[in-house]
Amino acid sequence: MATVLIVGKPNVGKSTLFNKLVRKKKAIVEDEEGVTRDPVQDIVEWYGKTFKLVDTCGVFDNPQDIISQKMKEITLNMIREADLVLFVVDGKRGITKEDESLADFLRKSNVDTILVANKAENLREFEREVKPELYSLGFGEPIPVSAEHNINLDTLLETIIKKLEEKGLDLESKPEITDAIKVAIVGRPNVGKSTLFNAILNKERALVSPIPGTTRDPVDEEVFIDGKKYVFVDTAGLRRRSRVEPRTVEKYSNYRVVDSIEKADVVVIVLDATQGITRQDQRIAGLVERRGRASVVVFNKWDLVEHREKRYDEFTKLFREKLYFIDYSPLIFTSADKGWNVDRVIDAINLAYASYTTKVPSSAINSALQKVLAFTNLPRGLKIFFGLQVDIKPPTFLFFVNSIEKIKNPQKVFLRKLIRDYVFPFEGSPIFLKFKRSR
Ligand SMILES: Nc1nc2c(ncn2[C@@H]2O[C@H](COP(=O)(O)OP(=O)(O)OP(=O)(O)O)[C@@H](O)[C@H]2O)c(=O)[nH]1
Ligand SMILES: Nc1nc2c(ncn2[C@@H]2O[C@H](COP(=O)(O)OP(=O)(O)OP(=O)(O)O)[C@@H](O)[C@H]2O)c(=O)[nH]1
Repeated sequence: MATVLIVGKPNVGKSTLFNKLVRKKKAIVEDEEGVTRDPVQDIVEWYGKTFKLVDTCGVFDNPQDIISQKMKEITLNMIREADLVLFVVDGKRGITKEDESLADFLRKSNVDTILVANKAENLREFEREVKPELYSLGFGEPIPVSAEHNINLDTLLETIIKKLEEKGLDLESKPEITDAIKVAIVGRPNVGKSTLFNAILNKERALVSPIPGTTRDPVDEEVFIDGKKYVFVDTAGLRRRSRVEPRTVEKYSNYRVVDSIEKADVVVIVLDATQGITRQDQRIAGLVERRGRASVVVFNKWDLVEHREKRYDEFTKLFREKLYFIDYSPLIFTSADKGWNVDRVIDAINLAYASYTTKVPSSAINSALQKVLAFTNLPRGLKIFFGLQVDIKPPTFLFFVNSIEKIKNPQKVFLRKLIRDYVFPFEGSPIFLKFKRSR
């Protein structure tokens, strides 16, 4: 989807403009259940054309910051992901040094830019007082608007769409509205969680922004990878690693791990390949399974394993034995340190999340049920009539049976396998089962 980025110094009315443009559509998303609206990124629809609008939410607040290398990377990444920039200036007060340095920055990054003069509700005054000096920014004719008073926003939208179409972008496609994928990275001390987290962030296309309000020591962080949004939860501990400081015992407490798991959709369970799978690893994996979260299992420090080329099977077997209760998880061998297979971890997170949110039709479950029951011996007297998926996150199935007491663990194992083998594999996701008595 075409992406338009709003850029401007503080207080020129970026958020107001963002909200007004986004609110122009409504219908397509608003009545969709479970769609959480995002304050910094949303879809704009205008007469059947759609594009994604992204607010920079304070990234450019402090011009001083743009100079710092880290901020430069972030802003450049954001700009690289954008097809068009709306450069917003104050149409009432005119331009300042800050606008000039932003203009400079935008020009150097070679991004297509529309100059928007906001707060121009008094159009005459704007034309006379402010407009002439705006040409010096080097973006040609400014478009005067008033976000607050809804003036000229249609013209702005038409100009945006015209520019995007001139670039050959397809604006007809329906937006995919996806929530951020919430990811937790967990594991015993020293297995390489922080190193893995940093390796993910170091991907060329990763763009990090702290969740507003937690700038100092971000607990959760938003990361865009290939335009997709992830929230890594509880990253403060992972961040702190880079400084050399003794960690407190508290950090490893049960509470902390449970808390991160609870906040996540997908949990990346990191193991130290040089140490196999310990009781503590099993305990953590058990928590993930019981809380019904999707999971990805990572054997890290693969670079330290001797004769590793010949040992994939051995480690896979170990995983299936010791973590059998989450054996649906994708298994990845990484060296976070050397950056091996970090891409695969990201792919696996995507896969697990897709499974976690998949809903299959009842017809598929019941034809599988019929097929398999034809050659299965259920415990005496047990009848399974019908099944349907009643929820996602995790996928939850309800089966109507004649006797709930007769459903024991083997029957649950049987039904889960039936679903995975005959309906949908749900790779990376647990499957929850519910039963109801029926005649
Ligand atoms: N007169 C006038 N005021 C406006 C207009 N649009 C926004 N404002 C006001 O300008 C102020 C700043 O608006 P915001 O939308 O918060 O500006 P921003 O650029 O997002 O600011 P930061 O979040 O600080 O970067 C608010 O008091 C708005 O009410 C407009 O079209 N005309
Ligand atoms: N050789 C090798 N070393 C690694 C790898 N990943 C991490 N390490 C090293 O292992 C040590 C621990 O890594 P961290 O990333 O701090 O581990 P952690 O799980 O975040 O540790 P805690 O914060 O104590 O929970 C560091 O010295 C890393 O450099 C890897 O893939 N290969």
